[in-house]
Amino acid sequence: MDIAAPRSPWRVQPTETDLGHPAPTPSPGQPVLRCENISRWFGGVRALTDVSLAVDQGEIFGLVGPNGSGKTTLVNSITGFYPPQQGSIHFEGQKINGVRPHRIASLGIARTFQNVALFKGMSVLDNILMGRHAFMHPSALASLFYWWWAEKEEIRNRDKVEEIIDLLQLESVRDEPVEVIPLGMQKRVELARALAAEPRMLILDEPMAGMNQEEKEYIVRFILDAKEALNLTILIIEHHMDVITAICNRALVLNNGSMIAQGPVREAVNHPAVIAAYIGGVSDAA
Ligand SMILES: Nc1ncnc2c1ncn2[C@@H]1O[C@H](COP(=O)(O)OP(=O)(O)OP(=O)(O)O)[C@@H](O)[C@H]1O
Repeated sequence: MDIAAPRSPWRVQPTETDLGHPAPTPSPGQPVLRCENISRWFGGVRALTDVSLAVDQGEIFGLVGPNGSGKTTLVNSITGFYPPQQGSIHFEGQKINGVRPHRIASLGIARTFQNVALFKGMSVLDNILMGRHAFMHPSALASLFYWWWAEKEEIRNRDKVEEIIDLLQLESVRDEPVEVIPLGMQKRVELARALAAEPRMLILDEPMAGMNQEEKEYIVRFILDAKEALNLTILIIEHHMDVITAICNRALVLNNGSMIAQGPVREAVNHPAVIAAYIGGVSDAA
């Protein structure tokens, strides 16, 4: 056994069988995520039709559209929850269609959910530690023989979580049960849990839903700080158009599961087809 570089039984390694060898990390400006002609339907409901996008390394890419236009379905396709029936998805050059969600997470894609999905009854700290689950898979036998390694891993997990708590300024609520803290903070804990997985790509599904103006400004600041500090590429679904135009480089607009505009963010959201789609629909421009 190589003592200098022991094989950790807890770290999930991408296998070569279905995913090929780990691809080199793309340089800035190169696509990290590429979706080509994605279609997904649920019975007779066509949620996505021929949707394509490419998210470049280091950019913030906005995904917008009226309610029911297919945004969450697209994110669920990328993250493996609802694999597309047609089309292909590549992350860092590797095809990830049909790969299960936990494997996709271990490849470097983390997400937050539209509705707060935290573990009630657990503290803020423990909820964030859950984000480290991909790094903690001890079997009983492995624990017995690798206890010293487990201890090292435990320290590393805790250190990483402390770093994230510091970055997102959650120190004051770290020991609180997560359900007693305000919604804005709960959303921040969700972001922290996603960051604890050390992703290279972060997918945020309406991170500002239900927030007041002050909370919105806070979370935007934290997202931008995290992106800088952790060198992230971000795909964000958001109904607040002021946020989308302020922080995104480019955007894709969906309507009824189809693409109606894509490009530099201001061009995309001001496209006549987008304005037409929003009339009488989403009015949350604040
Ligand atoms: N699990 C499912 N079963 C059946 N239909 C679904 C399912 N998930 C999504 N849909 C349908 O697919 C379409 C797209 O829904 P989706 O949630 O992706 O839209 P959205 O743009 O994220 O909407 P919102 O902004 O309201 O979250 C809708 O017609 C929705 O009812």
